Amino acid sequence: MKIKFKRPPIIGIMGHVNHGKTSLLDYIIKTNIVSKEIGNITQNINVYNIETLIGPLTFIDTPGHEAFSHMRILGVKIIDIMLLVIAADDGVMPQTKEVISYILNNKIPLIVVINKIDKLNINIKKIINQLNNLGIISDKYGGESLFVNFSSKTGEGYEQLINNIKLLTDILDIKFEKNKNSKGIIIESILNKKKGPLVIVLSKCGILKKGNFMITKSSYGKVKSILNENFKNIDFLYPSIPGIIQGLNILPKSGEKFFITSNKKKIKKKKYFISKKKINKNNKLIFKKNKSSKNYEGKKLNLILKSYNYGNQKSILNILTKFYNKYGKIKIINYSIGDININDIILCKNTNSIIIAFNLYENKELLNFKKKYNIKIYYFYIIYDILKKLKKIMYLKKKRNEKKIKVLGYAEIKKKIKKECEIIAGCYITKGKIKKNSFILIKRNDIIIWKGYINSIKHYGKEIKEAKYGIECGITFKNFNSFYINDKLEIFDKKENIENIESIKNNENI
Ligand SMILES: Nc1nc2c(ncn2[C@@H]2O[C@H](COP(=O)(O)OP(=O)(O)OP(=O)(O)O)[C@@H](O)[C@H]2O)c(=O)[nH]1
Repeated sequence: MKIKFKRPPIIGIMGHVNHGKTSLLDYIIKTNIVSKEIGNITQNINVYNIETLIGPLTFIDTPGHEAFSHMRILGVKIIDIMLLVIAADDGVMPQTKEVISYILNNKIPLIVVINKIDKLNINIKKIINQLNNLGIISDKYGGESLFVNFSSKTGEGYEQLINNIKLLTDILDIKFEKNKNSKGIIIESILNKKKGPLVIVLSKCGILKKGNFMITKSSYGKVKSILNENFKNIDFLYPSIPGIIQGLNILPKSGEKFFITSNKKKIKKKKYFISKKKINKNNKLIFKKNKSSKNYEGKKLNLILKSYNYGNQKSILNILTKFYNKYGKIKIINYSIGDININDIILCKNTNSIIIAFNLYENKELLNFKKKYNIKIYYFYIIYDILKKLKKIMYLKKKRNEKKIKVLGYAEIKKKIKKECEIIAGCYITKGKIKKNSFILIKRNDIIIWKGYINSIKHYGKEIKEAKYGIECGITFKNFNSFYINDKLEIFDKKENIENIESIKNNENI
């Protein structure tokens, strides 16, 4: 006889943006004397296992913005019960409808939580009618869905909500068999510098054990270690409890299913197919040699995205691919998971890109390279801050292009000559020309080290008004002589350009 054991129900909280999903979860957390600390990792991926009066419950909180639909779809794959949160003062909205389609298509047991009932001017009946029209009918009217009126501000309706969760858990008989192999989904995947691919998993059946052989759609490996939600090493992971697994060969995508097998044939077959496939993009360091992109000077902004985990990456890509404004478009040159590395810097340099790093710490080891190549790296922790920054960068870039600053010529310092009380730069004009009233930028390793006017141009000791391409001449600068051999000169023509040149410098330091 198969012996079954209880496991906590996995409860998804979904709904339209700002309808109060997180507030509802916060209320449940603060109301329950949580017998154990809530792990950091679960907070990061928004999976919480909470001890409540009716026993342990596992919640998955998903963002409500349209860009996060992949996270909602991922949640749908694993949840036992759905809490559909609808704000009483807003009613059924686009993402409410999206969630309803998942519920109906997947026949997910549902509790509708009409939230914010403490607010004035609300019309609950209207929401019930809207839901009726979409096929969500209350059990009171012969349907299958439970309804709760709730306020995370006052706590009204909380008891009924908990009772409804208990009712559904009992009806659904949420259990698992100990002796079956573990099976579930990858909730999140992270590339760790030292440990390699790490995945956060959640299962509904079997017990996952250290040493098990795990297979996902795109990866495989022996489970080397299991960490619980408080980052403590454990030997077994029970169903409905999130855990972190180390041991997969490459980084799978979040949402991929995993299963455990000891069948040698299956393992061999999987290894064969994966080795035939192209290696996962997220693990591959792309190094495009000398491929320079002209788009930067045009209307497109070249961008390299580095994210902490797959979920972050997918959300940002979703938003960026739709991002367009009057200042131009974004071209995503490459995207990958994990810290910024030297290949990212080289790719950035070769493609004239900027790097957007999300939920990552600054890699101090790369500071020298960053400086050397004059790379722009922007760190973010809130997705919408990325858009704000990109808008600003693109606006300034457009302004810079509009100003059409004309470069008169280029020169290179070949010698440093000391003569009486003067220090003269022995220069070779590599392109265009230099004039007596020219404005100069001196660059070292692509970084502007000085800007200003020249004092004099001399050719064989004689002062001249201008020097053209191919000429060697001696130049002195106004109040500056700390130049080095190999420093480069960018030469500009008119006085009125100074303001524009200043704006180039400022933009370079956005
Ligand atoms: N008056 C009132 N305000 C509420 C209630 N629940 C949430 N709010 C407010 O509604 C706003 C949105 O709440 P969140 O819990 O962040 O909403 P969310 O659905 O998690 O939002 P996303 O994660 O961005 O989709 C916040 O300002 C909350 O304080 C409620 O029951 N009553």
